[in-house]
Amino acid sequence: MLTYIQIHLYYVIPPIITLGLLYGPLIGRRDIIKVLWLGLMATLWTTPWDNFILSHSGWSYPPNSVLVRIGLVPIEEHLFFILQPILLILLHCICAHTRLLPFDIKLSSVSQISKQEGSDKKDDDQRKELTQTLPRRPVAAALWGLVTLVGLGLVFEAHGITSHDLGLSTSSIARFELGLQTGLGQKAFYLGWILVWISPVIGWLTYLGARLTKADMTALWVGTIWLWMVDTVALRGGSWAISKETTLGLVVWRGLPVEEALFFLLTSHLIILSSSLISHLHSLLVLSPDLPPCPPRNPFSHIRLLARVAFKPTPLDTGVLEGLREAEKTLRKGSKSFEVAKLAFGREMRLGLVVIYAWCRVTDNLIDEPVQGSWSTSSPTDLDTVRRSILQAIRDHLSESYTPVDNATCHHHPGSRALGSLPQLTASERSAFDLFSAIIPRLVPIDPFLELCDGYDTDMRFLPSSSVNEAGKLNEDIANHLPIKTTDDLMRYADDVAGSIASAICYLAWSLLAVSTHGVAMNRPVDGFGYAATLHAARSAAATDSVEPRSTSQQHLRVIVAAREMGRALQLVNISRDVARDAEISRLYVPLSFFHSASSLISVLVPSLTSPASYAPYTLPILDLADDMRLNSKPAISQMPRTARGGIRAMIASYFEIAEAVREQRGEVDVRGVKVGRWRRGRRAMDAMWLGR
Ligand SMILES: CC(C)=CCC/C(C)=C/C=C/C(C)=C/C=C/C(C)=C/C=C/C=C(C)/C=C/C=C(C)/C=C/C=C(\C)CCC=C(C)C
Repeated sequence: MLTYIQIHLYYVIPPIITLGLLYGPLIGRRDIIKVLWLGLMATLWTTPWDNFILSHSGWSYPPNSVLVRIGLVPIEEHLFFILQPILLILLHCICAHTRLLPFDIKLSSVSQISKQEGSDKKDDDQRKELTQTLPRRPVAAALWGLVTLVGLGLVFEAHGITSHDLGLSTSSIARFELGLQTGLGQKAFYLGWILVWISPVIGWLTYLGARLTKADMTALWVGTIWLWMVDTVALRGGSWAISKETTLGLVVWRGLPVEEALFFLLTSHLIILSSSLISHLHSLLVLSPDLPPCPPRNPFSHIRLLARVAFKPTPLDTGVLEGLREAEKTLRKGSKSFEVAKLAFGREMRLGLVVIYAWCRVTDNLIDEPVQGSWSTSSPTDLDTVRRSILQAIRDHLSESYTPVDNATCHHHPGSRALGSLPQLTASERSAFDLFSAIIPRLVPIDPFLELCDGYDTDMRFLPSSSVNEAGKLNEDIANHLPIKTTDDLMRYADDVAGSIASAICYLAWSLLAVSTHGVAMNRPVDGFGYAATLHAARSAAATDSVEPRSTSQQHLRVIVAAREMGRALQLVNISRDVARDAEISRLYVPLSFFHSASSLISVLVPSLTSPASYAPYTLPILDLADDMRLNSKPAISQMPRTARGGIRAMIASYFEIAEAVREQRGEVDVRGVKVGRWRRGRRAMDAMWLGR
C-alpha cells in the first residue's frame, strides 16, 4: 500500500522539481504571486468543501495512509491544494512561454495599419484606435452558470431535497430541478458537489474575460492526464478510496471513476485559466502607459494592482498590438541569434526586447537601403542627403517620443509628427516606430538610442562603393576617407552601435524586473535613471564618481559600464564575421593599424580588384580582443535582476558561437559570413541559461 505522503513524494513533488529546475532561471515575482494567490484561493475554497464531503464519507483514507488531520482533512490533502497549483502553474509557464501575449486579443481595427500602406496617408490614419484588452464573456459565463445549476439539481437529488422542501414549487428553478430527476439518488452526490463547488468560480473568471489558448490547452491536458494517472495509482494502491454509494460507478479506465477524472480536469482548468488571466494582466502592465510595468514587491499591493486591472482593464492602442505582431515577424526574419536567445528571457523582457529590436532593424535598414523606396536616387550626393534627412527624422522622432504627453488627451501615436518627414515609410516600418514610442520611453532613457544614431552617422561617413572602386583603381589614398582609423575609433563605433543597446537592455531589465526606486512614479521607472545623461555623455566609469557611493545608482552605473564593454565585444564578433560582406558595400571596420600596406588594405576593401590572400590577420585579432572584453565584463551579469541573467547569458553565448565558427575556419570568411546552426546556438544558449557558462 502507498501512503498519501508517498504519493506526493513519488508522483507529485518530482515533476514539480523537474519543471522548477527547467523554468527556474525565469521564476520571478510574477510567478510567485500566482502560486501565492492560487494556493490561498485553493485552500480557502476547498477546505470547507473537502470537510463537508469527508463528513458525508464521499471518500475516505485507510488507517495508516495519512499522517495528521486538520479537522477531517489530512495534512497531505492540504499540501495537495498547494502542490497542484504549483505543478500546473509551472507547466503552464513552460507551455505558454513562447507566446508574446498570453491571450489572443481580437483587434477591433486590425486593418487600420494596412490602410496606411502607400503614400496617400491622411492625418486621420495616424489617430489611435483602441482595443478592449479583456472583453467580458457573458455568454460563456452563462454556460458555466448552467453547469452550476445542473450540479445543484444533482446535489438536491443526492440529498433527497425536493422543490417542495425548498418552497420553490412554482419557480422556474424548481421546474428545472424537477426536470433533472435522474433516479440516481445518492449516487449523484459526488458529481453534483464537484459541479456546484467549482463551476461558479470558472464561470466568474470566464465572465471577467479569461480564456484558454492552444498553449494553455496543452498545459491543461498534460497536467490533467498526469493527475489522472497519479489518482489511479493512489486509488489502486489504496492511498485513498472513493465511496461506491456516492458515485455513478462509471470509469474512464480501470481505477479512475468519472467523477475523479472530472474533479482533476475542472480543478486544473480553473488553475490554468487563472494563471493565464494573471499572465495577461502582467502583460497589460507593460503595454499600458498608465500602469506600473513592474508589479510591486509587496504581494498585497501586487494583488490589489492586478485586481484593479482585471475589474477595470485599460483599452490599448490597436497600433501597439498590431505592431507587436509585425515586430515578431521582423525579428524572425532578421536575427537568428536573437530569435533563439530571446526565449531565454521572460515574457515581459521579451516584449521590450522585441520592440527595441524592431526599431533598430527598421532604422538601420532605412539608413542603409534608402534606395529601395521612393527615395531612390542615383547620385551619391543625393543619396547622402537622403540618408542625412532620414537620420534627422529618426532623431526627431526620438525626441518627440520622449516628450511627455497626456495619454488620455493625446489621440495620435506619440512621435507621429516627426514621421511626417518620412512619408515613404511602409506600414510595417511605421508600426515599428509607433510601437517603440508607445512602450520604450517610460522604460529606457533616450541616451542609448541617440548613441545608436551616432553609430549610423559613422556608417554614413564611408564613401559610396563607386567612389571606393574608383579610388582603388587609381591607387589613391582611400585610407583618408575611412572613418575608422584606429582601435579607439573602432571601440567608439562598437560602443555607439552595440554598447548603447547593451545599456538599453540593462535599463529595460531594471524597469521591468526590479523593485521600483523610491520617489519615482511607478509607471515611469525611467525617471529613476537620472544619472543616465551624465553616464552616456562621459561613457566611462568616471561618471560613477559623481554618484553617491553604495547607492543603487552607483551599482547600476558599474553594471552599465561592464554591459557596454560586453556590447562592444559582441559587435567585434559581428565585424570579424562580416569583414568580407561589409567590403561589398565598401565598409571597413578593421582599424588601419591592422594592415601592413596600402595594397593589403585595398585587397580587403575592394576585393573585386585583388582579393585578399587571407582574412585571418584581421578577423582573429579582433576576436581575441572580443574574448578579453567578454571575460572582463561577464561577472557584472550576476548583478542584473536574477530573471534577466539567463537570457543575457544565452544571448551572449549564442553570439559567441559565431566567433567559434570563425575560428574553426581559421579566421577565413566570405561574403556569406559563417553559418551556425539553430541547434548549435540553442545548445549553447541552454548551457548558458541553466549552467551559467
Ligand atoms: C476524491 C479525490 C479527488 C481524491 C481523494 C482525496 C484527494 C486526493 C483530494 C485532493 C484534493 C485536491 C488536490 C484539491 C485541489 C483543489 C484545488 C487545486 C482547488 C483550486 C481552487 C482554486 C480557486 C478557487 C481559484 C480561484 C481563482 C480566482 C478567484 C482568481 C481570480 C483572479 C482574478 C480576480 C484576477 C486578478 C488577479 C488577482 C487578484 C491575483
